[in-house]
Amino acid sequence: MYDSLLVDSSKEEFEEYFHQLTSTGECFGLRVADAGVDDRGCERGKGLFATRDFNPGDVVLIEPPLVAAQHTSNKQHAAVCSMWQTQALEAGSPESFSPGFSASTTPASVPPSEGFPMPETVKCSGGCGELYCSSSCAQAAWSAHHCLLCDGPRQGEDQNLSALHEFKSHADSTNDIFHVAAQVVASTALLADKERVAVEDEGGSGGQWWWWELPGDPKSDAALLKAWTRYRVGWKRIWWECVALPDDVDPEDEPVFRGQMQSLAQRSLELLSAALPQCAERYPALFSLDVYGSIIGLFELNNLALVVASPVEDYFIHISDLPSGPDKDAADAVTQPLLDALDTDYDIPCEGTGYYAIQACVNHSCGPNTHAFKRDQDVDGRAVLLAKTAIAAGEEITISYVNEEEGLKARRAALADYGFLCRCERCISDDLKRKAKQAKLKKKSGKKPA
Ligand SMILES: C[S@@+](CC[C@H](N)C(=O)[O-])C[C@H]1O[C@@H](n2cnc3c(N)ncnc32)[C@H](O)[C@@H]1O
Repeated sequence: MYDSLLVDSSKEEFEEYFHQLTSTGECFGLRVADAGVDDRGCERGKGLFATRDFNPGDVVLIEPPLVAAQHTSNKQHAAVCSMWQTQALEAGSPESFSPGFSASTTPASVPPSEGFPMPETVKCSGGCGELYCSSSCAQAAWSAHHCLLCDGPRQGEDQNLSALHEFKSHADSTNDIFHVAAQVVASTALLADKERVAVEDEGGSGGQWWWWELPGDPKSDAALLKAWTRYRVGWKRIWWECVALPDDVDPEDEPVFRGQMQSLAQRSLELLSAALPQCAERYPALFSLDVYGSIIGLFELNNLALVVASPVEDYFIHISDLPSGPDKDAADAVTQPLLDALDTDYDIPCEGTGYYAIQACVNHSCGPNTHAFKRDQDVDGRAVLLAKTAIAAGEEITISYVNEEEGLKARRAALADYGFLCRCERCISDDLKRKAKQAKLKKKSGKKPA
């Protein structure tokens, strides 16, 4: 069964899946289709295409993530910084804030902050301490995957709490991509349960389905396959096989390097399986090492960095943009010492990573026609693609996976992890220039050009 989870989707399957997504999302004028081959005949997989014209600056795509997580290091840093930032704003005086700040300190209000209420954070109802930007966000995460991954006192019956703690601290100390991989596993298991109940209901059983007595039975397999569609249609390879060998690893040590990655994933999966024993029993294929490796590989090849600006920064920018005059002077007198004390921590954004189904279909170009860019109003975790140039109906939508400012060599090195050689117009032209330069140098030195 686990082989079926590793098979790439057929053209019909991905077209049907993405047709539904692109016709119900916030954007229109998009289609996912086969992107054909490059000038050397190499397959480019699927791609995103415009079905209408876009002007420069238009929003081409706005899409919520299927799964996403804040980086562990940023979570810890941002937690401290946001506490300091909030203390600074509440206390209005740099002397009065410190990690030991007490609520009894009399807060003096900062001017004029009425237009900048701090976003209300909502705590996970399971009591694990996870914070969300709204109750709808908390509820959505709970029903999608967090009801299985919450390690607070109010977790459900499906978890082994100590193994869950161990899984989380292993991910924190090794690679926080395992947190997102766990979201994929948990959400797929929950979706498969729903599919299974729906099938049973259609059969007239009234939902009387005792799945825990039927590990890996054909109905569970069929439900799992259906639930897996959203990840089967994603471009993926097994993590320890697809990652490019880093420059500092001797090619002779490649098998050891890949073996270490595999062992790391295996340990993470063992902990996750122990943490969710009933799911692992019900859907053994979902908990197989190659499937887990392909989930992590999916992230390597498709993930989008997620940055949500600090609302505290907006406040400081607002003060700095006030027109000159007594109001601005009074505000600056309060905020400048706070800014000095916060130093570079004043604008720490929330940073993480997310997987977006449609955005993940966008192929790379070193001269792309869109870029991922959040406008002032985009203050949540959705991906936003804006048109950089005019895009005509029928044209392929592209973004740059790497820093476009770099030269050909650096761009190629950065793209190595994605496993393809870019043959966009710019790369072809840069490559011709490079070859002409090499030939000139060889001619000068008397050698025949290669
Ligand atoms: C984020 S996915 C893009 C969608 C992908 N083509 C698919 O079939 O789902 C990234 C992968 O697409 C392929 N790809 C992206 N841009 C490409 C390009 N310019 N030329 C060839 N392959 C490309 C590479 O295999 C890369 O690892």
